Amino acid sequence: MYIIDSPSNNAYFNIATEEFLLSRFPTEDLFLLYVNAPSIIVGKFQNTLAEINLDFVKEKGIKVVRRMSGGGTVYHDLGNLNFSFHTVLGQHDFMDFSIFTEPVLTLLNGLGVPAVLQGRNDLLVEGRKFSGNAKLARQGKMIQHGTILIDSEMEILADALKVNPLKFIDKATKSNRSRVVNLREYLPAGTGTEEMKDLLKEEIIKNNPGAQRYTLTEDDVAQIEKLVAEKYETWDWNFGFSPNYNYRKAIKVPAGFIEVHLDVVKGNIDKAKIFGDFFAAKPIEELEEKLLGQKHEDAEIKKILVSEDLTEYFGKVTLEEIIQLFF
Ligand SMILES: Nc1ncnc2c1ncn2[C@@H]1O[C@H](COP(=O)(O)OC(=O)CCCC[C@@H]2CCSS2)[C@@H](O)[C@H]1O
Repeated sequence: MYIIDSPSNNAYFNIATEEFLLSRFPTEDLFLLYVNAPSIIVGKFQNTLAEINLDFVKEKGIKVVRRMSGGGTVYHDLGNLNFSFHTVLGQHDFMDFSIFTEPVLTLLNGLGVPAVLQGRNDLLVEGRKFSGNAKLARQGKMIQHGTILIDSEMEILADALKVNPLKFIDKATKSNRSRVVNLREYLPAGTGTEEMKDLLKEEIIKNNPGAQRYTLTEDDVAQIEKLVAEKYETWDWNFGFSPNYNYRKAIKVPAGFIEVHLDVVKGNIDKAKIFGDFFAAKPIEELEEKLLGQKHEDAEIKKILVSEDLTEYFGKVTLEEIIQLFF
């Protein structure tokens, strides 16, 4: 078994590393550890826009990354440690999460933290969640990975994941929102993500006597960076890959009430309808037409809106108000 400590705090890089290790790396048994700078990691089958607070995320420069495993959306920052087990498929019951959460629980219990596995894939302490876990299988291999909240910014976590559930209608996987907790409240003073990383490595070495440390080579890093550029930092993967959805939102402006309905297919607007009791000098169908085939993405929608005299459609409105209508 190889133990790999990621050299990067970049979420695009670390999520790409998981795919690289699964698809292009010869060794099957691996234990990877990484810590990401502020980021939101969305499950493979989720509707990204429905899971994140877009305005807040943009304002704070939080990265949004879709991962390969299923499940819900989590927030990462430098106070959250991620661990990832890679192995061949078929050695364990794929539905059972407990095999790979066991070392974490043993370590924490040994430190006096009353942590337990609850349900299928959450680790809790006194009823509050500090670890979410997910899995994936591909090409005869599997990954099970999880988070460990140690000292994260809980207010930012909550704000970044705060959404209006009424805007989207879709069949995407929904997140299971829970009460969360930082382990800092329970750990001996001075135990941060770095210390926890070392303790976890020791625990893994104890259980796997042949385990060796492996440092990603320049060639590994180059391949990972290629995956980042081609996939993990693209809008097409992080947002456009979302299952098709219907979007609706209404706003009240001085000119009246405006409501938009969109059908979004593979990230692109397939149908657009705008209703309301506003005064329109120009038929609203002209604006609807211009939206068709465009990405449901802020820069793209903004480009269309700035090229129009919006007051001709809506009466007294601002560009900002109309942009708000679309997200
Ligand atoms: N970092 C972190 N750790 C634990 N729980 C979290 C975290 N961030 C948010 N949450 C809570 O979990 C729910 C979502 O729970 P839900 O069960 O829907 O999703 C998960 O747990 C997915 C875990 C994915 C783990 C991967 C491992 C490496 S890359 S990401 C969210 O609404 C919050 O209430």
